[in-house]
Amino acid sequence: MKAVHFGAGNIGRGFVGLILHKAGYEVVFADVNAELIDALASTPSYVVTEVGDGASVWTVDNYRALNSSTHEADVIAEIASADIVTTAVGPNILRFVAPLIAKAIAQRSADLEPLAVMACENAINATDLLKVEVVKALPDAALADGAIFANTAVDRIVPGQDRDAGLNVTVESFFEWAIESTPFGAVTPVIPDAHFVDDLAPYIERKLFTVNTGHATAAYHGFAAGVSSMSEAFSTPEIAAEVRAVLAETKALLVAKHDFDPEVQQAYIDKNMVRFANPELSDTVDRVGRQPLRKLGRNERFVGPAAELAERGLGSDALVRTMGIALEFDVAEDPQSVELQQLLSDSTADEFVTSVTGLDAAHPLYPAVVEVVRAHQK
Ligand SMILES: NC(=O)c1ccc[n+]([C@@H]2O[C@H](COP(=O)([O-])OP(=O)(O)OC[C@H]3O[C@@H](n4cnc5c(N)ncnc54)[C@H](O)[C@@H]3O)[C@@H](O)[C@H]2O)c1
Ligand SMILES: O=P(O)(O)OC[C@@H](O)[C@@H](O)[C@H](O)[C@H](O)CO
Repeated sequence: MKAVHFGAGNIGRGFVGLILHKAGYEVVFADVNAELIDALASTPSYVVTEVGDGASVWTVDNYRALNSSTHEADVIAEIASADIVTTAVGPNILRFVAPLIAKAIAQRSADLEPLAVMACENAINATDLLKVEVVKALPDAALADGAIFANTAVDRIVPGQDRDAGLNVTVESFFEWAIESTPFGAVTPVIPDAHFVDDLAPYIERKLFTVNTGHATAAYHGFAAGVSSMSEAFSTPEIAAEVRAVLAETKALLVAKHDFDPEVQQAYIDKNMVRFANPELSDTVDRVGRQPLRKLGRNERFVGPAAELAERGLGSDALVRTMGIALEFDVAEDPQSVELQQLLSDSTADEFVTSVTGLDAAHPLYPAVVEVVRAHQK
């Protein structure tokens, strides 16, 4: 069995690559980072060290690595004969990998089983976004039948790694990979560590609007308070209180929308508060807050749940307050943070809200977000 995985970064090596390796796949990593790909290509194995309850140490081998920028044709040929293609490149990058997947689907022998395509990104229905781009790049849309596109929800905190760690990755011991089963029919891909579910929406929304909403809340409040590590942010009582406040709001939505048992959702929140504060994971507010314009997007971790709460007449004060605090995120190395600061000073509050959050002026959440943006403009 062979899997081609785009994005040999933190989650690529420390989660998707590891799980596919454990499932018995030969993994071909494809990435545009030449230094990373050269290191992988010249190294027979790397080590994933888990920290936390039930931690293990895993050695990943039986992989190859290709530079998808300089060796595009090789990557396409690998995908054409693979069983699975996965991505962990970031939602905004999917459109750049899609043409390679499209060319591979067009080249694929009709004798082969359809290619399983799964985007492993923190976004609602990321595989659907990828599919749109793949179909756009196909010479004939009917060729899309040569692939099965399935959305997934991936959960494991993999912080940035020490430079001297090389290819080795330290990760939390917890992980969850939920994959929608419906597109596959009766025969799902062999991935024992993943679980296949009929309806992914409750899983991805619970994950994104609890884990990622809570995480980003701590990052933005932490940044504003001058804190740099995530464990310090979570051990600061005022910041932990802000996280609990946003998660109480997203809980109200998840319970109302997906009929979750409130006690079960509260237990999920409490478990995540412990995960977040894990002092063995050296994670930073800069990583967790990265790409703030993406995180303030319409279907993302703040505006997504806050908009639905407003539509239901439910409160979202803590989410809106955190959107305001997110506007203070100013990290010179993060291009989106630089753009955010520029937009804030160049735009009116209405222009900013319309372009960044995608909220319509008639939406019930719109006035509160405009007000918080205005309050944060210098
Ligand atoms: N790190 C986590 O804790 C975590 C957990 C769950 C999901 N995710 C999601 O996984 C994705 C990747 O996150 P990460 O933390 O691993 O980031 P990362 O920056 O460590 O890795 C991303 C990799 O993608 C590569 N890349 C960029 N453009 C590419 C292209 N055109 N073709 C091929 N490769 C390309 C980069 O060189 C990099 O190696 C994001 O969507 C993130 O939200 C991350
Ligand atoms: O990857 P992002 O930028 O969408 O979000 C940053 C973190 O919240 C995220 O990477 C988490 O560590 C991860 O989603 C945990 O499963």
